[in-house]
Amino acid sequence: MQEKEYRILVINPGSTSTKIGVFDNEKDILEKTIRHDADKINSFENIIDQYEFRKEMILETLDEEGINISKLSAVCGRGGLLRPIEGGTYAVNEAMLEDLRIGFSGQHASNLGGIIAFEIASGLNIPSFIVDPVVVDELEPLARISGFSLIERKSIFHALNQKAVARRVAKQIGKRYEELNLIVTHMGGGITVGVHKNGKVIDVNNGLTGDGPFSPERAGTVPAGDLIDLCFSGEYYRDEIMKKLVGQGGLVGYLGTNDAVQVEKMIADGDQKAKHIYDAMAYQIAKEIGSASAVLDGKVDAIILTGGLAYGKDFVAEISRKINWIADVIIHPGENELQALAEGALRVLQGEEEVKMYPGSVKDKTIV
Ligand SMILES: Nc1ncnc2c1ncn2[C@@H]1O[C@H](COP(=O)(O)OP(=O)(O)O)[C@@H](O)[C@H]1O
Ligand SMILES: CCCC(=O)OP(=O)(O)O
Repeated sequence: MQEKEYRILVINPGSTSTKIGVFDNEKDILEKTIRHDADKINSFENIIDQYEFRKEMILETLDEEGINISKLSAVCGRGGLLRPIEGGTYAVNEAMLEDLRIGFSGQHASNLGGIIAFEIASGLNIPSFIVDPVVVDELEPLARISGFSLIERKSIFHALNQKAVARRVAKQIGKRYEELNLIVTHMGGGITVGVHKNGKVIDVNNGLTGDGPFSPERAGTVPAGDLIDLCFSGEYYRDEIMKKLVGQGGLVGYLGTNDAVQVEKMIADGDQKAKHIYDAMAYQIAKEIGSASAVLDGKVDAIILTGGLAYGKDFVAEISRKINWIADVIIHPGENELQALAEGALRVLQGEEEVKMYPGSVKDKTIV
């Protein structure tokens, strides 16, 4: 019997771009990256205010590409800053929408993934899902200790791509993901370095407002005492400081752009400051990978470098030079997020996996 074909629209809002794809079962018939200028993105007060802008761009792009949305079977979005949950495919429900709208665990473009998926799907009377959201939490107890008893470390990272790329690499080297110790470094608008031990991400930097290397648009770890002094200097409102850390931090703060391609052009044109800052970003990433290798007692099967920045040959070479004594370095430029979203939705549509229901209710703040 012929397998039923599902046409799935997938939506991946990132901090510097919105990526969309249309899949007939596993086969991609469209993949498109819409890049957003840092000034445009920073002109919105809150993430939720970008809803119309991003949704319209998606619908316009689908129209231009000749995709008739009435033929879709499901819509799947990248999951955002919900409550910490296990990995898997979740149906978008009311509790999830409320948490995405308020940004239960913080503000990030991925909060729009589930919301836009739901809006498009409900107009067509088809289901909407999210897969492996950025709050997937598999941290070991030791990794949760921050050193400051009032604050616990959190797992906020590129869970979808880290897991998808780790699985792909495991296949390439002929092993199961669950058998390997991997360090997966996603380098996009945010940068996260995940310690994957036997199929679980047991430690990772919180790539949003937490810690780790600075990135195209985020500050990463900053000296805590100096930050507190700045917060109480009377010069800034809370939201201004937050924006300086996320959105206007990292490359944007130093060089005025979140676009690494532009930074590479500045360097090629002899801009010494751009070179210094770009080198510092590579240095901080290498340092984070070094500390991740200590979490695995040095027993690392491979280090994977992925995300948009992994297209930068000199950048990747500089990181690799510093860390290739630990283990083989595998470069996987870009990401597998669109494919991973489509496959997650498909597993549920084809009945291979049970859809998960998002727990929780915003009103009483309890998990049900
Ligand atoms: N060919 C390339 N060389 C170097 N950097 C690149 C290249 N293509 C994209 N990038 C950079 O990768 C970053 C975006 O990565 P991406 O994974 O797409 O981010 P996000 O999904 O967070 O928006 C940007 O700084 C972009 O300029
Ligand atoms: C919130 C962690 C995921 C992240 O940083 O994604 P982007 O790089 O797409 O902003």
